[in-house]
Amino acid sequence: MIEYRNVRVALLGGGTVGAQVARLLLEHQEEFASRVGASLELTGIAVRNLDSPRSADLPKELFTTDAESLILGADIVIEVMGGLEPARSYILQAINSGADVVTANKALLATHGTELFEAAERVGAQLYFEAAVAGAIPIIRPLRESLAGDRVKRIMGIVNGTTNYILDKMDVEGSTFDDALAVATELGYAEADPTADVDAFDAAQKASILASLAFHTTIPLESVHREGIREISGKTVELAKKAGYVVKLLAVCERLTDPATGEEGVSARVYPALISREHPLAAVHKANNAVFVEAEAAGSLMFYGAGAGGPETASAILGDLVSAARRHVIGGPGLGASTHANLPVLPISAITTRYHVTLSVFDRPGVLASVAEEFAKHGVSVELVEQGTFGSEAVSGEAAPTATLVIGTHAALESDLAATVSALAQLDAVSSVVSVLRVEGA
Ligand SMILES: NC(=O)C1=CN([C@@H]2O[C@H](COP(=O)(O)OP(=O)(O)OC[C@H]3O[C@@H](n4cnc5c(N)ncnc54)[C@H](O)[C@@H]3O)[C@@H](O)[C@H]2O)C=CC1
Ligand SMILES: N[C@@H](CC=O)C(=O)O
Ligand code: NA
Repeated sequence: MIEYRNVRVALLGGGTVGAQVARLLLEHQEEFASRVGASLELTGIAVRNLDSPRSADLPKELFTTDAESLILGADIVIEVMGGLEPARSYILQAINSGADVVTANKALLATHGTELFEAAERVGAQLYFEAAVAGAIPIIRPLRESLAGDRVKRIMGIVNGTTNYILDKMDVEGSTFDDALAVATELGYAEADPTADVDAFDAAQKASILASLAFHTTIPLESVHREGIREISGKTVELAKKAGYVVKLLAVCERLTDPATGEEGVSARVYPALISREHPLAAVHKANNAVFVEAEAAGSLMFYGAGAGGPETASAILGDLVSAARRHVIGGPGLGASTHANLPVLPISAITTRYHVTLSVFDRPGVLASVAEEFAKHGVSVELVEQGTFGSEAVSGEAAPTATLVIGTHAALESDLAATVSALAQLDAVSSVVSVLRVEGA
């Protein structure tokens, strides 16, 4: 048998992802050793509670609550604890003690990424984070390396497994939002606090990471426009289905021309949007993710697979671990990234897309004309008008008949659409603005 020298690996976190990283690392020790040219020795697993149940049968003696001592002796530190602190301090400690770091922590990277990357650069350490965006799907490495010679124009993706699971269950099975969220949590897809998923904080963190890498700039988390899926009712999903669409939480990152200045900028945003049922993203079911990348020379590329889950996310972590360990054995600069472009991040009002505006209107003559006039007045071109279900609403104590009107627009500037919607809400003929959804994908 070949004798390899050891690379010492400390694991911070033994939960959904950490337990699977440890299991796979121990199960495939020989294979890892031959791939790396050195044995990967798991020196310990730092956890908060030694007695918590685990999803894998792991040697008890590996567990510790003393993360700091574990980090001190490590060549590579894997951080799968989650949260900002103490994860940030532990990663800084690891970097400053000369270790390379592998992390799945998108919340931390989107919030303190600049500080961590600068610290790593100062000491020549590497920070790997393939698991932080779209779980098992290789997307960070393609952006950092494979597409480093191209110019990315646009990224559109489903990057949160929990919300895709919820919306898919509502669409396919007619499940309620709450039931679907409970199952997603049970399956280990959701964050410790599922608000992070439902209110799209998680997707916004991923959009910030993707856009920064794709456009070689820094996109602060605060400048990512964010709308979650709480407002998406069973009725909205059903209406979308009847009209040939599916509702998906999308992350869209693109290069744009600022309509105000004519200068180049970028936009990063996350919102529930309508996608045609013919579009490949409509076929992304359960907790799967998919990321479309449009690049100047490469054209359109699609990355698809499991976006969450213990073993799936562990796969991305272990890929990074092999890269880090090889660098440790052979040396070399590791993965590169550049953030020199310094592009302005444009507000949501600067984007151009299509829209579906659903109105509840009083069923009387002239309604259509007055609604159409507001769109025309604000320079928004209407593509289709559909009259939906009928109902009634109390007006001055009397029941007045109402109808649902769905207006689909051609591509329009968001600021024009917003002005149109404000004006529509003031019309006597309009009982209420039921929903405004963006339509993405050709
Ligand atoms: N679950 C998933 O499908 C995915 C998770 N991630 C990310 O991976 C990371 C871990 O996620 P999960 O495994 O789902 O979380 P989890 O909550 O199941 O596990 C967290 C682990 O870290 C330990 N821990 C937390 N704080 C600690 C502290 N102060 N000291 C010592 N140990 C501590 C806990 O004891 C537990 O073992 C998070 O950053 C998450 O965003 C990324 C992609 C997918
Ligand atoms: N909670 C996240 C886990 C992976 O990043 C998700 O649902 O996608
Ligand atoms: Na990934």
